[in-house]
Amino acid sequence: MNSIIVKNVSLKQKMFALKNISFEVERGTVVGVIGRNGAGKTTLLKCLLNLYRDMMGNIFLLEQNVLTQDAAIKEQLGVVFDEWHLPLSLKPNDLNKTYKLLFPTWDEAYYVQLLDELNLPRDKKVETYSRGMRMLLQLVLALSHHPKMLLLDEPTSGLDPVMRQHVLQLLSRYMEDDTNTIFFSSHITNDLEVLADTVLCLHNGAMLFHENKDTLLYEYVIASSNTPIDGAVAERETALYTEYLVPRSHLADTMQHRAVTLDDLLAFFTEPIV
Ligand SMILES: Nc1ncnc2c1ncn2[C@@H]1O[C@H](COP(=O)(O)OP(=O)(O)OP(=O)(O)O)[C@@H](O)[C@H]1O
Repeated sequence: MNSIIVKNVSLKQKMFALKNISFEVERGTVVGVIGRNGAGKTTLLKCLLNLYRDMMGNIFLLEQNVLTQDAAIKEQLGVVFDEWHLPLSLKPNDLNKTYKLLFPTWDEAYYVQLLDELNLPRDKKVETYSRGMRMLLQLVLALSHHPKMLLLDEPTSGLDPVMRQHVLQLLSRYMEDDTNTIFFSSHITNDLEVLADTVLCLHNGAMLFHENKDTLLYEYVIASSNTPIDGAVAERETALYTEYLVPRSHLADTMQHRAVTLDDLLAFFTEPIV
């Protein structure tokens, strides 16, 4: 069953456009969204949240149309933006009272447990929190009403490596319920390599691919050579030699090669071919 269906979504803004995006995400999976700065990751996430009046196309979340069932969907979503959007004068204790009114499924005990687990003080104003702590607080708020889907815009940015591990563990724990879904954009592709089942790549507002992560990382290798390689799908210059993105099926026994990473794929597919 699909928990996200995006059909022919386009959006025209003054300086930017999302171009005819279509993809589907199976319930119980994590989709990692990659793309260079300005590729449209946040814009696509805002489309899922039905934040643009002039969006063309159709989006279904949890089998409901975002255009007509906005409120019902939002009760089942947990969202983390890349910046803190609420008043900085609030304390987690104040947010508890507000969220209790907003979400019938708000779980105060779980909220307090997560705050304590992540060492987030409950009675301090958010303005005293660091950027990383604000990100963690957003995630705790997103998780504490037990949503069926998380939409996360760079949730690990600004976190130290230990905190990032905590967040990845929290997200893994959330995915133990195989009816949950995560849509997760990140520049820290290592996090996506750990967590994502599928990878969606955006470039200049268009979708380049949405593929199973393991297939992607298996399907290609990086070979280095001073002479062109038959079957290579892309190439880039390094200081010493040329690197080629080669389908594993075209790999010769004698070819020097290494495993591909999501960073490699992003660079190969979004840099102009030399
Ligand atoms: N508030 C805004 N007003 C005008 N243009 C905007 C605004 N926010 C984003 N844009 C433009 O929309 C385009 C897509 O931005 P978006 O934030 O979706 O990209 P992104 O992939 O999330 O980027 P990043 O990785 O840098 O966060 C960019 O070219 C940006 O210039």
